[in-house]
Amino acid sequence: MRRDFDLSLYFIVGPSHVAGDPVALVQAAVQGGVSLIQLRDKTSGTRQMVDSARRLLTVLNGTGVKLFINDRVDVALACGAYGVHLGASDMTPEDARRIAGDGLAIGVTVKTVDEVRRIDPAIVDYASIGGVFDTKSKQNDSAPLGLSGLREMVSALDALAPEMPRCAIAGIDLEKAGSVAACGLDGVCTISAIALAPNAEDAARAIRQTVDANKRGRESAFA
Ligand SMILES: Cc1ncc(COP(=O)(O)OP(=O)(O)O)c(N)n1
Ligand SMILES: Cc1nc(C(=O)O)sc1CCOP(=O)(O)O
Ligand SMILES: [Mg+2]
Repeated sequence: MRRDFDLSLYFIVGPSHVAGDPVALVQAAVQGGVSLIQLRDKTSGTRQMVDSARRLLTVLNGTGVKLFINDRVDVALACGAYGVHLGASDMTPEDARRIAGDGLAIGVTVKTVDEVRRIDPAIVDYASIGGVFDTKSKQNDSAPLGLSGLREMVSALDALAPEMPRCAIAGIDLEKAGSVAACGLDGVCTISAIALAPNAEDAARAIRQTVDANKRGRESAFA
């Protein structure tokens, strides 16, 4: 298992979300408290994607913030990313593990309780529960889970693998981040709440503070 990563504030970047070079944005976001980065690129060629990932790794060097690559096991391995993120239409986690061995952490999207129950905790390193709310960053075909649906998914995950790191995604902004994290998560994932903010560093700092005050494992801090 490769689980030396921090889901507290997971920020996704890519050409569909950020106009131009994401390096300055990523630096500001990390300065503000982003703990994990994902490169999500549905449009570039493979070589361009590997180059972009390598640039992000250079920026992240020495920060402790790890890089995941969306969809592409080959790109993640080629650039030396920490992990890969896989959804229902991507390579299965089992196939990704066969290819990558222990060389990649594997994160998955889960949208239903059945999908949660099908996770193999010996293969998967984190679960991302989505889509919690409406999002403008991607077309989501399923209805939003809302907080009650999110809680059901977290309960299913707790029954399967209580130690499994978990975050949630879709429409999570500063206003919602605290109540989302308080559903029993290790963190939240966002695009627009940071990428479209007037000041990415300030936005990341504010979201990180509210996540840290509400996320799983914080209960004992107030006991
Ligand atoms: C952290 C995180 N959670 C969910 C997703 C969505 O992945 P997927 O369902 O494969 O959809 P695409 O992002 O590939 O369109 C994600 N990328 N990251
Ligand atoms: C990449 C992605 N996956 C989702 C899912 O529900 O699976 S929602 C999403 C985009 C999230 O962007 P924002 O924070 O701007 O809503
Ligand atoms: Mg995918």
